Amino acid sequence: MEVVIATWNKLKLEWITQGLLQTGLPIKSMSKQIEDIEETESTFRGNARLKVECVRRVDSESIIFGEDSGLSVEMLGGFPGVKTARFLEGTDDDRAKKIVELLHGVPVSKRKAVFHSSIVVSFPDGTDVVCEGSMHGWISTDRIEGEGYGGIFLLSNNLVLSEQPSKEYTMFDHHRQALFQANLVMKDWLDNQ
Ligand SMILES: O=c1[nH]c(=O)c2ncn([C@@H]3O[C@H](COP(=O)(O)OP(=O)(O)OP(=O)(O)O)[C@@H](O)[C@H]3O)c2[nH]1
Repeated sequence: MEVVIATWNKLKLEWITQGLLQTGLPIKSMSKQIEDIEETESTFRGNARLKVECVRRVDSESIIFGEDSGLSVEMLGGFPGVKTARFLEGTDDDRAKKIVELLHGVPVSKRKAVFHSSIVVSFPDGTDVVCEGSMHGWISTDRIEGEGYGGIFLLSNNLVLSEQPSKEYTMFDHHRQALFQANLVMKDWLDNQ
């Protein structure tokens, strides 16, 4: 049994691979025939499912992982949400800068935001499970240049993600929670084979 990760994002492939090492299963990225998958759904889990379905069409044997994540800002009605990676042309740094501009003049107490991660794990018997995690914080008034969303997302120790003492902290909670559940779900499924 192999695990295929439905992403072209190298960083995502890396953290999911790391998080699944304990399964002992071989982990690969998706086949070269699959082009970039358009994220047309309005929810993280919907988009994660789209990624999985795209790979399932060409692979009926593997366990397939699809993940979608993003940042939702309360004051902006949940924006950018599923559009976090692409609501404006450019880099995550450009988009993070835009978010700070949109919140100009709003006090920190009203700048609540949440990172969300949804993983869909699809098994070759046709079943699938959604695993999710979230990390709450605030959008800072200043920005650390070059750090993307990590340079504007303030945690309760008053440091943004990119300033956290442990580097591991930067891509952590929401992803880690979702992966933790995914590991449990996979273990259950494999134990029942
Ligand atoms: O600095 C950050 N720290 C984090 O902890 C974090 N969690 C999510 N994100 C951002 O959310 C979007 C995901 O987009 P996304 O899931 O659509 O991925 P993607 O389009 O790159 O890959 P794919 O899986 O679709 O191929 C991207 O802009 C990520 O940078 C984070 N940024």
